[in-house]
Amino acid sequence: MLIVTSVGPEHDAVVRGLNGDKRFEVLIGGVGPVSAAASTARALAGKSYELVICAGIAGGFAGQAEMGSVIVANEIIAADLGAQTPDGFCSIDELGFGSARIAVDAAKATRVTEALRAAGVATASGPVLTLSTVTGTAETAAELVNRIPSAAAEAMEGFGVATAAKAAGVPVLEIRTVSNMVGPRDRAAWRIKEALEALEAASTVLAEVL
Ligand SMILES: O=C(O)c1cccc(C(=O)CC[C@H]2O[C@@H](n3cnc4c(=O)[nH]cnc43)[C@H](O)[C@@H]2O)c1
Repeated sequence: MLIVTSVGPEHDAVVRGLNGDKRFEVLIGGVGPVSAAASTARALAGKSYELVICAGIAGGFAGQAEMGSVIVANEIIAADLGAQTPDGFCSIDELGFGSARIAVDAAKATRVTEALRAAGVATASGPVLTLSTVTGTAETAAELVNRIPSAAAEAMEGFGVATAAKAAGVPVLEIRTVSNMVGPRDRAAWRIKEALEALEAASTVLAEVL
């Protein structure tokens, strides 16, 4: 199994949580969907994997995700892939150029969610949005919620990792831990250390359940 993180601290947290389980390889794929897609595609071209997991920290949507909790994606959505129009955002699905949504391996996502909850870890399931730009205003957060009311979290890599996995015919999961709430930018309020600790704990459960 291949786990794709974006930066070193996420990689290190996942590796600590896996406790040396050799069934997993953990990659630093870079920040943003393009780097993540390229890194994942390169890894998948060199070796076959049974599952790809995008893992890292994320912003949580109020009412759907709590700080420090784990989000298991039930769908991966490229939320800024489309066109702005005078009538609002138009996704590539509506434009007729493909789809901004990629399905996860639903059975494995359910198994991981249930195992995390059984281990006492606060866990929610919902769509995880991929954006190239971190949301930093209440207006943008509200616009995203208006378009995708069940959105649980946003991050920057899931759709890139999932696109590469889909092209290689490999199932995908996205697992995130919440370091900040989506909304007005307040970097001082980000709880990265706590989110990385939650990522480590979630990775231990992953190794137990997969
Ligand atoms: O301080 C910033 O604004 C900032 C901009 C880009 C990247 C970061 C990171 O900390 C990189 C790690 C990783 O974090 C994910 N992440 C965490 N919270 C959010 C969010 O609210 N919206 C989108 N992405 C988020 C993302 O996947 C980065 O790769 C900090």
